[in-house]
Amino acid sequence: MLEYEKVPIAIIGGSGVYDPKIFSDTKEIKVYTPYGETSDLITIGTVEGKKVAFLPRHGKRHRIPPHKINYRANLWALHELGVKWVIGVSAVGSLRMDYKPGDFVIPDQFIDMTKGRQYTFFDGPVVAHVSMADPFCNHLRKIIIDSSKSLGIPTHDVGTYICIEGPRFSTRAESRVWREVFKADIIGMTLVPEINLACELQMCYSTIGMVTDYDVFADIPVTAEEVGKVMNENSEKARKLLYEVIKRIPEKPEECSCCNSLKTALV
Ligand SMILES: CSC[C@H]1O[C@H](OP(=O)(O)O)[C@H](O)[C@@H]1O
Ligand SMILES: Nc1ncnc2[nH]cnc12
Repeated sequence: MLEYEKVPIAIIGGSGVYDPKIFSDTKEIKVYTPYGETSDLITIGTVEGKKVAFLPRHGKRHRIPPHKINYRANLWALHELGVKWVIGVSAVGSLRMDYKPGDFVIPDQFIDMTKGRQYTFFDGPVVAHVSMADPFCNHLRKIIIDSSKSLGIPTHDVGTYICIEGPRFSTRAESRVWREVFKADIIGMTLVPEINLACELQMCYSTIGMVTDYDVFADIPVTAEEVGKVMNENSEKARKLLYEVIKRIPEKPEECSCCNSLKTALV
């Protein structure tokens, strides 16, 4: 088995976040996994003296759509590097007027409407049912929320992220169901199964949701072009936030339920 340099923190960059501009002393590495290729090479670098890994979820040139991402390879590779903290960065649509384009949302719940992804590392004969009652790491969420507020970024502390299969956007009727029946706050296509796979590997996972649009409930429905434009305008804010978050992540994480997710999960 190959031995990799240990890295405690990872960033998975989403739409518009394809490179780790805040890192110094970078190198790119390939990590081999039993699940095949990761979305791209992983960049390892240093921020405030801490080793950090960066992986662009859709690849550097955004060539992998949400339903084709090899989530298992991505999470396995980060685990191989010894990653404990995973910060996902995502463009999200808003399903409510007060979560505005340009705002950041740190979700605390999700609803899974995806249809056909590889959801688990436990395909048998070992069977595990991890708890998803509180899917996001509360320690990491708090660090992100505090950091974001300290930088003056308009930040919403809670939100339910509904994950659709994509790659198409929702119909107006679907969007109405997500808002009025499911009471979801934000929408995207990539949180699941990234979050449950992180949990199966007992890693602490949290997401920075960057609101890019009002989905299709506003007069002018969302387009990929609009998402890209807003992400470009906001990527500097995201970088500043990531820098601050990494600065605040403790060297020795407190034990939390994420670290023990398999204790009660195995059949
Ligand atoms: C480019 S628009 C739709 C695309 O953006 C989001 O991706 P990510 O979560 O990786 O930022 C959304 O989930 C879709 O995949
Ligand atoms: N409205 C939307 N629906 C799904 N994914 C998105 N990503 C960004 N905006 C989105």
